[in-house]
Amino acid sequence: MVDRPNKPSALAATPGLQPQAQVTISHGNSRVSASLPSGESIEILLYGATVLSWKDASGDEKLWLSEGAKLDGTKAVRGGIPLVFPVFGTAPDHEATSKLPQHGFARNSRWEFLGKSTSESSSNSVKLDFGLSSENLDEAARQLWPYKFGLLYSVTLDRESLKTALVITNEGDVPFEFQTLLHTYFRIKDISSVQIAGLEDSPYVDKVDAAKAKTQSSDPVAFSGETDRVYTPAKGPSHPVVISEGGAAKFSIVRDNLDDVVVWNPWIDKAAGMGDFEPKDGWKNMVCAEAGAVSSWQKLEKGDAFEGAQTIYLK
Ligand SMILES: O=P(O)(O)OC[C@H]1O[C@@H](O)[C@H](O)[C@@H](O)[C@@H]1O
Repeated sequence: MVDRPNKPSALAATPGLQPQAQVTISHGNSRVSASLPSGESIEILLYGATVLSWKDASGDEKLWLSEGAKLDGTKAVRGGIPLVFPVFGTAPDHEATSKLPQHGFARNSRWEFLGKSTSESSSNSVKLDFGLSSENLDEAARQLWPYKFGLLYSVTLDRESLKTALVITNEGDVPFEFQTLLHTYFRIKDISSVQIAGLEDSPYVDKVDAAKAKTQSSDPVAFSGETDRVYTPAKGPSHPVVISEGGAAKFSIVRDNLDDVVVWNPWIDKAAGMGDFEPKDGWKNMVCAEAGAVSSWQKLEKGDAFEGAQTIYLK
């Protein structure tokens, strides 16, 4: 082969043309992934619009995903970021949602991929949009919760952060009430050296102690057993909730219009009882810090919309 001394330089180096984020649809149209030119990446399963993976430029995974998670649409995903809507847990006393399964139907429904957008000024960011509306639900789910709604879920990957934002619209003629939550499973090395700051002096409901109302001390949250608490942080959504390990901050979560933070680790026995939780000692390597609006009900009048978001910064 003849070597050309003046061969054209690669397109990526052409002035004015920055390399762009790559978006790929795979697994028989069931997953969408995106990667930045610098190497960061995310992967989303259309079932539940569940973020399965978030990696930094070196390929280091930030989310915990159970090795036993069902990714075939037969069960909500155990790990990543499942989306809770329109009920947190179950609500036997809230008539409109009392028949719904635990954490509602959004995490068990197939969403549509609506497309990507990139910021013109930067190749360092990509936003993927997903949609779910009453029309997408199967008949059984529509019977259980007969309201007309639209959900728009946007997942934005930057070099140093991941933002997940949900817009909920009432597209029907009658008001409805809902709860919602971004159920993020963070990957950590050892739960015994993890602390969560930003919840100091805040009221919480302790779900492992008869749902008693308690107040966090002025110390960060540390873990020595099953933990399942619904905090309403005293300093409000814009004050960061920081997950640190061995004294070093790893993740900082800033919320927008989501007043609550659920902190969950199942520990030994609960993990053993979950068929899709693998490996069984995986509870050591995960902690859920879940931004949401769950301690009360949000009411949406006809035509109104609610927007809530979290941005997770790598530290
Ligand atoms: O097993 P699921 O339905 O995914 O729920 C997991 C956990 O989700 C948390 O948000 C709840 O506070 C816990 O009570 C619950 O156990």
